[in-house]
Amino acid sequence: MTDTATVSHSFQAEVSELLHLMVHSVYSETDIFLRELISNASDACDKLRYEAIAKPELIGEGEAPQIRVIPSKAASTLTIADSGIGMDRQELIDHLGTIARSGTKAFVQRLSEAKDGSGLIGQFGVGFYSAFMVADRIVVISRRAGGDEVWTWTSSGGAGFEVAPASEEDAKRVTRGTEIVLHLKDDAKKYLETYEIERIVTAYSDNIQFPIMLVPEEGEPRQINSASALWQRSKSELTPEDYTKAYKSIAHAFDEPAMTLHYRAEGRYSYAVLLFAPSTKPFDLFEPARKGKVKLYVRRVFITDDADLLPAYLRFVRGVIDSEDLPLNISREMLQNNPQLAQIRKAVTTRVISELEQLAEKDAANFDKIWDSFGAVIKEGLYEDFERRDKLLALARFTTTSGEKRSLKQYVEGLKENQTEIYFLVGDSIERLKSNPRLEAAKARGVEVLLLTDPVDAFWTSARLEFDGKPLKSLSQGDINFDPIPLSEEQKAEDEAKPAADEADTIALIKASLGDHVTDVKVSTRLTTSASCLVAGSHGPDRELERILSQQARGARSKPILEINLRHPLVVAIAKAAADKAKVDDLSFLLLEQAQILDGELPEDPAAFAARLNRLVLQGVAAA
Ligand SMILES: Nc1ncnc2c1ncn2[C@@H]1O[C@H](COP(=O)(O)OP(=O)(O)OP(=O)(O)O)[C@@H](O)[C@H]1O
Repeated sequence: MTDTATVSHSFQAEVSELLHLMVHSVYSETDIFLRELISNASDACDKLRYEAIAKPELIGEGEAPQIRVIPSKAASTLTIADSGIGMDRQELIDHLGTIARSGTKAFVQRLSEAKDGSGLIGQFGVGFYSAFMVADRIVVISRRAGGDEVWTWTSSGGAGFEVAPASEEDAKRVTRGTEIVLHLKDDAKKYLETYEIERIVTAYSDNIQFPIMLVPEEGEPRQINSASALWQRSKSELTPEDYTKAYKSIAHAFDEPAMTLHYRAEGRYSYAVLLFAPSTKPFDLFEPARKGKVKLYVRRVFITDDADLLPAYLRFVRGVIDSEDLPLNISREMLQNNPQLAQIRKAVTTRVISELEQLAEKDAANFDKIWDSFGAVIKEGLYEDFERRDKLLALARFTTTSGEKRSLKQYVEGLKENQTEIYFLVGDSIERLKSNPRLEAAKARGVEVLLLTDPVDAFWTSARLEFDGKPLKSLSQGDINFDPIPLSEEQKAEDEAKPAADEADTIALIKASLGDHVTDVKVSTRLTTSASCLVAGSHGPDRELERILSQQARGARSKPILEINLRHPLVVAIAKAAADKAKVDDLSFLLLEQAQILDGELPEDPAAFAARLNRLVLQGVAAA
């Protein structure tokens, strides 16, 4: 039985907040609402076509899926109607009352802080709700394909919406799909002009595969998009503008693509590929699901955008892969284990990476845009994609002590005499890394060091990696020996001018004081100005990785090795105070504790540290 009452519903809190922002801020690009509604209509047609493969009666004798845009100056309404899949009552409530995507809260927050949110809206795809930028009342009438009931959803923004059975007249007219009726605000009446509608459709929605019919108040309906699958056309007939338009329409994007890859694979399997790398970062890049969005089509019928057509570390790539050979009725579940799809995935991944390599060589400006936005994601491939690790390492760009956007190829070209390893340091920020004492020996020799600050860096660097036969080595690990690399002349002179403490005696003193607070005490070849630093054993994990893991409570930390600088006055003072056990203890612990602080950690016993510091400072003041 059909429920005849009108029922009021509240929007999810984020939706209300979003609508409030839409209504009260002035976005410069209100045009996007039409693109969003047309793209939803197109998705609905795609879904119908897909469901109709198994149930042809869903389309039956009815009209082929299409989209109509109907302006009415008399009623001040603009209607976007589609003969797609439609929504039943529950779907209207669920889909047009919430935003299902994670990260919505953070997005709304950013939107409220942004001056012009339209770029953000595009990144997140608020979709349907963008219609409230131009309409103060929206009525949605929908019939789910194959369904008997027709429902109406109405809202004036604000806190909620109402759902009621459609009037008899509406139910008769809407035989399948959805009509979205926008009651336009006074300042949005321009969208009733047919030339405005055509302008927007040509700019943003020309690539929609279904016919978009403009139904003017007078005269015959006419199709206003080309409705061709652009990826099926040959490269030679397409201009860069065609590609940019296709990108914007396929990826719902506002930026320009930084890379476009269009080709057709023929052979065992045939398929067309049209992929883009965006030039800006989308909002949900670091969502835990790490889902890609490349769309799978089979002979021009959309199947799914959930087929993981590329590895997760390429999830920023957008576009379409259209297969000629897969069965149309392939279920989404079957896609998981389909060997043909696995082949396609492998071949396309290889192709995307070689395209990135070429871009890096030929068009550094665009490559840099991709690396700036997605480098941290691509680096996930360094530990996930063993097979392509070398290629990805070669693609990677780093901030180093010598400059920015440095490749390992450039690094290797600048190796110092006797340098056989590639050095890096992992940490939170470039500034902190630059003042890290572990850099001192490298600096003193002019050796370049990669400064790695992306969270993912601690992970990929934990594998044993090589580039061009040179192992990558963390400066926070134990077995670094800089001795064979000559010091710069100034550093040599400076070092020789300083007195050094006796090695064996000093180490014995400090070891006796620190006991099992450290696994060992060693003389450092990496320090020139600081007194001490902590390093991991040569086979232990990088200290930064250990820190991250212990924060996540995934294992206790191992005791570090303390490295000391024999030429530092504090170390010299320990040697001199050999007879005064209390003083040697204080100074030795201070060496350990200041190294911990330089690593961004707390001393093991902060109260003891403060007491020790006060004692030493007071002694110093008294002696002065
Ligand atoms: N014309 C329509 N026909 C059928 N379902 C629709 C239609 N418009 C919207 N929907 C449903 O409402 C949901 C929410 O739409 P909305 O535009 O807010 O987000 P979306 O389309 O899922 O996301 P995005 O805009 O980022 O692609 C859609 O996922 C779809 O299920």
